[in-house]
Amino acid sequence: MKKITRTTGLKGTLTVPGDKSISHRAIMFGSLSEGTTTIHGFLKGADCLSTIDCFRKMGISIEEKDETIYVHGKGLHGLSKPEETLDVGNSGTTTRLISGILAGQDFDTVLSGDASLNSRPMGRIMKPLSMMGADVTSINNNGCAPLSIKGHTLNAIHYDSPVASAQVKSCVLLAGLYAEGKTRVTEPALSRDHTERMLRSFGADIVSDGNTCTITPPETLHGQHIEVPGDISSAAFFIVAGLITPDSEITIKNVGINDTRAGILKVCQDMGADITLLNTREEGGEPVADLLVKTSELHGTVVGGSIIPTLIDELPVIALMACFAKGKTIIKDAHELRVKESDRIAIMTENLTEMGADVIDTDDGFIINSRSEDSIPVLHGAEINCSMDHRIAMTFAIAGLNADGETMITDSDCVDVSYPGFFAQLEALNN
Ligand SMILES: O=C(O)C1=C[C@@H](OP(=O)(O)O)[C@@H](O)[C@H](O)C1
Ligand SMILES: C=C(OP(=O)(O)O)C(=O)O
Repeated sequence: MKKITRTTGLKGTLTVPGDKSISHRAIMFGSLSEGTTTIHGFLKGADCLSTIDCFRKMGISIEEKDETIYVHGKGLHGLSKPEETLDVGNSGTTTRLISGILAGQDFDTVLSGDASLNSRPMGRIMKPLSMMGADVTSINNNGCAPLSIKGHTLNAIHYDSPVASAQVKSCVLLAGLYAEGKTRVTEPALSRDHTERMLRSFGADIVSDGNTCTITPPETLHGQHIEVPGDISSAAFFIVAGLITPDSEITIKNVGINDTRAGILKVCQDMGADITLLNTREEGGEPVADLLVKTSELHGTVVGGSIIPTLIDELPVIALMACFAKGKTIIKDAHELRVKESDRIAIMTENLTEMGADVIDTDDGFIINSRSEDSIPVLHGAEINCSMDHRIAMTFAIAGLNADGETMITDSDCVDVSYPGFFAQLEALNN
């Protein structure tokens, strides 16, 4: 449980932890490579530790020395059958990406996670994997994990995905490493492209053309050094904190600003935010910058269409930001928010309403009005039930800094899923 009270003047410089999506992939692709992969800036959040645990259980040696992770890969066919169920914890990324890898092995596995994970939809990967000839079943026959995956020979497909999801795309591409022929995925809008970028750097032949991506199975992958940039999804909480908390100025260093992830920066710009990108550079095949964020007078906007996959995990904190913007904000086309660690549309609406915000939930988003003429909403503290969802807990920590009275966040430890050290960094800026 954390207690948060109103503040002003957040000041300082911070570095957010490594990108979660990139950290997962570095462990996975390193495990499937010849030679050792070294990872600097790896996110030691619970989700990425679940990925490490799964690969260790399949015989991969993964060690940490002086803040560097060493993955001693055994090649595309070097994994061994785990003796027990693979525990994917709270991590959808681990579950969906690893399923593509496991479908092409010559052994059988069972994957299971926590209550939240085991209620998230897995039909979206079971369908394309079975089209490839894989044998993946939902043990409780409800389209969710636990999943039983029986290793099988796979055939290539062209999968037209109904959903813009990097987890689905990556699952199919990873199964494509083991399929006969070229595997192709088309998605309705471009989702994050870390799999394509990183697999290419490990030596895979991947061609991207608009929203279609094609993999030709390689003979081998080769271990690499991966520099993990700071996670923009974690930076998002401090971006919004800096913008809505009066008299603030925050520098967030080393943030990944890959176009397929940086939609929040476009939305902030549309809302009139004062954010300056400093020291823009490329590190480890990913664009990176330092962000200088200053308190701003924001106005409402419309967020929808193809930008949604580029800011999907940031939508809870964007919804909070909209409560502090003059006029109306509409967030639409974000039905995916309903199948994350929690139903993020329902839980955001419930908790923001509890704090006095003017929010209406729609099937695929929110309609948010600022409460007062001068756009300073009169939010008041409340007890926030975040349903063990890390992004909801962090969003309401930022809300609490801008609300009267006390905001109590129960189950606040769940922030460790993606951002261990979040509350300590927030406190440091608040002194
Ligand atoms: O591929 C990834 O690393 C992720 C993809 C997104 O999920 P979807 O693919 O379900 O949109 C995102 O929400 C998740 O936090 C990480
Ligand atoms: C949705 C998320 O992660 P995952 O799908 O990997 O559980 C998230 O981190 O917000």
